[in-house]
Amino acid sequence: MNQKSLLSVRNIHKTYDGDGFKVQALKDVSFGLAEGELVAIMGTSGSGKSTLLNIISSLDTPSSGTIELKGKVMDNIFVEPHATHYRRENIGFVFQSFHLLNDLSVEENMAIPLILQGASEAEIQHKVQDMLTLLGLASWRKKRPVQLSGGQQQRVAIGRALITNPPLLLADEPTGNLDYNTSKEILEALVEMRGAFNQSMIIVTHDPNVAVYADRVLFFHDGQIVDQYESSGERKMDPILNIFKKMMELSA
Ligand SMILES: Nc1ncnc2c1ncn2[C@@H]1O[C@H](COP(=O)(O)OP(=O)(O)OP(=O)(O)O)[C@@H](O)[C@H]1O
Repeated sequence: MNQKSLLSVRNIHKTYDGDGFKVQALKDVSFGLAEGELVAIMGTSGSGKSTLLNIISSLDTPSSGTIELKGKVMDNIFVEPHATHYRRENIGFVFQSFHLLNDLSVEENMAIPLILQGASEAEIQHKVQDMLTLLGLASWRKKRPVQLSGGQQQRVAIGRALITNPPLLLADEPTGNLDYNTSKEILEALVEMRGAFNQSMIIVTHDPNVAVYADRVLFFHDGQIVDQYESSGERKMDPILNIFKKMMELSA
C-alpha cells in the first residue's frame, strides 16, 4: 500500500458549551490516515465519533487542534465559503440512511456532485457510466432509488460519494440499515473502490464484522482514542472475537 500521508488529525479538542451544560466531546484526539488506508472507528455511544467526522468534514468547529490534508494545515475550512469548497473538493460522504433523492433516477443521483462542480455534459455522462459499471448498477440507471434494494441504494450512494474522486471518503454506519449479507456486499464494494482509486476511507461502525475489513481500528471512549488494532505492523488485527471483547470492555 502507498503509505503517503493524506490526513493528520492533531490534538483535537471539542467542548460543547451551552446554557448550563459543558460536554467535552473530544479530548486531545490525534491520528493519521495514509493514502489508500481504510480506518474504522468504533466506540461506545457518545464517545465522540460523529463529532470527529463532523470536524474532519468542517461541519463542526474544533475548540482547538488542527486538521492537515496532504501536509497542509486546513486553517480556514471552518468558515464559509471555504468550508463548502473544502467539502466539495475533498470529501465524499456515505450515510446509514443513504440520503438519495427519490425524485431523481440512479444516474441523476450519481451526477449531482459533478453538476455542482460545473462538469461538462460529456464528462458527466462518461464518469457516471464508468461508476455505474464499476458498481454493477448499469441496468438500474433509469430506476428511482425506491425501486432498489437497500444494498443497491447504498451502492448508488457510494458511487455518488466517489464520482468526483475526493481524496477522503467518510462513512457513518454505512451498513447500519442492512442485513449481514448485504453489509458484506457493501464492504466488499468499498474495498473494491479502494483498489480502483487508492481511496482513503474512515468508517464509523458499531459492527465488528465491518471493522475487520479495516487496516486499522481506532477505539473511542469518553472523547479519546483508548486503543487501536492494526492489520499490519507490530500489533496484528485480532480476530473478530477480540474486537467484540474490546467493545464489551469499553461498554462495561
Ligand atoms: N451539538 C451538540 N451540543 C451539545 N452536545 C453535543 C452536541 N453534539 C454532540 N454532543 C455530545 O458530545 C458527546 C459526543 O457525541 P457524538 O455524537 O460525537 O458521539 P458518538 O460516539 O457519535 O455517539 P453514537 O455512537 O451514539 O452516535 C455526547 O456526550 C453528546 O451528547
